[in-house]
Amino acid sequence: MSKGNFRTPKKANAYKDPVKVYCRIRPLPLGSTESCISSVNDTEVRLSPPQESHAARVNNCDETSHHFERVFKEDVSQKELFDTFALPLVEDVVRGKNGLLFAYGNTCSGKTYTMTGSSSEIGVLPRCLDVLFNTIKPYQAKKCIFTPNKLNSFDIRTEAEASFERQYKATNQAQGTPSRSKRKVDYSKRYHEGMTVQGIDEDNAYTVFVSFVEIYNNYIYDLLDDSSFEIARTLSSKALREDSTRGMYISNVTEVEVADADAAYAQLIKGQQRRRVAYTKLNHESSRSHSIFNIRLIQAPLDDDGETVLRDSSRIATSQLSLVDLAGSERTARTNNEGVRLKEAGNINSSLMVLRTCMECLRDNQANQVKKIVPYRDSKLTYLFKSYFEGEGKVRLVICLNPQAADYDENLHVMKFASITQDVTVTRAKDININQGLTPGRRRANIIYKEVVKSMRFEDDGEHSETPFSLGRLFPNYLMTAPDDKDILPALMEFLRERSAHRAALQIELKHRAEITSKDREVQSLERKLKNSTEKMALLQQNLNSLETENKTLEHQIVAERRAADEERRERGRLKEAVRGAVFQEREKWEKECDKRVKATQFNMKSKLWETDEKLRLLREIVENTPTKASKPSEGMVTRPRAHEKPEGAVTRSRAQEQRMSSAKNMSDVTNMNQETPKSSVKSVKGREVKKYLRRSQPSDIWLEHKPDENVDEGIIFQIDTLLQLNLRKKKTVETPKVNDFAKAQANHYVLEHQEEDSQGEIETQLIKGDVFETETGGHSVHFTDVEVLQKRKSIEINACVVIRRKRRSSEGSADWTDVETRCSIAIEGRPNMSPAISHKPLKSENVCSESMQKSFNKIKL
Ligand SMILES: Nc1ncnc2c1ncn2[C@@H]1O[C@H](COP(=O)(O)OP(=O)(O)OP(=O)(O)O)[C@@H](O)[C@H]1O
Repeated sequence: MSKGNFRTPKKANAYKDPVKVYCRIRPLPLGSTESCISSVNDTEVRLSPPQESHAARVNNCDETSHHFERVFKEDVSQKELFDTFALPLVEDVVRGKNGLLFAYGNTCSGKTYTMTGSSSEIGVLPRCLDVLFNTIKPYQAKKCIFTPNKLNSFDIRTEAEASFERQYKATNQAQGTPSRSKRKVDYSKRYHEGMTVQGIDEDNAYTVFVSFVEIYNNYIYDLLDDSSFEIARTLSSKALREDSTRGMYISNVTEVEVADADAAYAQLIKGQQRRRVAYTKLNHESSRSHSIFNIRLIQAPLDDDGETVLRDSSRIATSQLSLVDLAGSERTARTNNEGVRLKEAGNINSSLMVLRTCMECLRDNQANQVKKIVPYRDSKLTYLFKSYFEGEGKVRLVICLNPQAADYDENLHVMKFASITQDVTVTRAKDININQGLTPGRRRANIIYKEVVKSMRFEDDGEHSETPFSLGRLFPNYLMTAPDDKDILPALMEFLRERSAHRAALQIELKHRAEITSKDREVQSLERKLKNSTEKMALLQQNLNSLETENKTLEHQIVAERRAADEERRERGRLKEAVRGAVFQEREKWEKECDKRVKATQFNMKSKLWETDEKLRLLREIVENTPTKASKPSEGMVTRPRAHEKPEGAVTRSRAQEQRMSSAKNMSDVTNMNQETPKSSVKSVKGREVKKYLRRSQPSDIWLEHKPDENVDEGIIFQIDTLLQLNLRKKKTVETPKVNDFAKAQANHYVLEHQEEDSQGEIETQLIKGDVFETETGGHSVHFTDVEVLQKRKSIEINACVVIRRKRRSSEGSADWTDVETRCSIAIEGRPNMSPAISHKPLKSENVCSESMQKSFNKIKL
């Protein structure tokens, strides 16, 4: 973004200058004799109302005095005018500040004459251009370096881009149809202002762009747009926009880069020719529009070498001088305009009225410190001026007065407008500094350097030659009078020979220089390569150093990680060893425990077997009625385990068993046995076995039948009676023998009914019989004498279940209830059926014991 556009002032520390208003009185037009204006001094004019004026007739006005910054009389020259109020504006533009100069007055009051003038008496505008170009000429940038970016600012092209653009424009210009405006006009014959202004920054490069527009019927038209005027021939109005610095600008307006004052002047003339001018009663070349000629000076600092423009768009400074020729206010009563002219006049007057209103509003705001809205937008003219009145810069107004008496009333209005405007203030622009940080005097240093280099080249060429490669001294001025002139011909031949030799020497020299140049180039290229290689080496070395550092760091990391890994491995080993030790200890412990338990189990089993054997021996004694000696163990019989063989944990059980055994042998309280006739539903069971039994049974025998409860569990039919069919003559049946049952029944025999189901589901019924004896202490003891095994029956076939009702004495605890002895002592018989709800699964060891016992019983029977 370029600097120097319409910057918004900081109100706190901003200085303000009033709008300076100048007054120019034109000479009386031809045919007019009476003047209503007289200049009192350089700053005051007096207006005298003529008799016929409206003011005199209606308001009865007197003379009025009006003060200005400067009053220019009829005989003032264009130059004096320019020097007084326009030159300072040019100086400001060169220093990067904005300026506005506008001419205001009635029609035919000399506004256009003041601003533009004629070719002999050029106006303010061409003089501004002349002075500007005179000032910047030595510092002008090459064409096309700066380019508008359509956003009211500029960009910088490179030399190559600029060169390409120049060629492109030159080609287009050559191929295009020469337009009326492009026809060669010799502006060199016009008067040229030779002045320059001071204060230019020599270290900047400068370029001037000009644009020219008119505001006609409140529309903006581009007067330099060739495509509108000469190609399409349809004019399109332009829009007003606000840029980033809140400056107003005309969007897409044609901005022409001009190389010199004549080129700029040519654009002015071109625009003037396109401007709407018409004949009116008061002015045969009356401007029907407001015209605005913009001169934009672009400046940017040179680079460090002072040779080319620094490519930094932020350092571009743009300053603008707007020269405005307003259309003249006019009264229709005087002009007698009709139609288009009347409409034009209406628009002109209304826009001027808006301008006056804006000035009044601004003045009131500034005087009374209020913020009334200034109606800039009511007219394109005032909207465009907004940048100047709200921004920074200088505003100058030239009041043009036609002194003829007929213009008195209009002049009075103009005076009022001038009076209002000169009370308005505008913020003073600050100096720009776009060379900050750059060496001052770069351009001058570069010029001196170039001159020195040039002079050194000439010194190298030696004394013989005037120019680097001349053929020697100049051709002698021989004048031959005859073809065989003996004086001139030899001298000429000598000269030519000398010249030829010199040329040969020069050729050798040239060749030598070429060689030197090529060698120099080679050396330079080698030096460049060397420099590049050195830089690359330095870079590589740098990289190497950084890589080495990185490598060292990584090595350190690896060592640290290895250490950590070793430590972890050691720790894991330690843990492993600890776990292994713990496992080993645990295993040993469990092995010992298992051994102990196995031994205990074995001991228990041996004890059981011994008990069984012992019991069998007793039974055999009973059966055979021959007392046998306790114990020579036969084959397959178990010897009694010794106390020292007793393992830990087997003590309790073994003792309990022995106690039970003892209680079984010495049972003193056994009750009587009853016998009931069983209701047999299974005839095959009772048959032969019961008869055999009955044959052995004597009539005097009284039996105490010990059998478990019927219907121990619901749904189970207890049918032990039907199975046995004992048919005993006298019997008493008890479920659980009590102490006095034997005495009551006077039983001398005891029978225990027992049923057991084997793994094939067959039910085996056993009758364990014994004799009852009275003991000396008055009790009863039972000596078991026989175990009778009845035929096995399938439990399903007989459709009967034998339910075991376990009635243990509390003292028995968890004693092994499955052994026969125990059941005898606690009066249990039967064996559970298949029903899982009530089945009892004895320990494996118990099963083993039971089987072996069964074998023994079978043997006994046989
Ligand atoms: N100071 C002057 N000296 C000599 N001739 C002048 C002067 N001022 C104006 N004229 C002449 O008066 C005529 C009208 O002047 P000009 O066109 O400049 O008036 P204007 O104010 O621009 O009018 P409009 O507003 O209608 O365009 C021109 O022919 C011009 O040459």
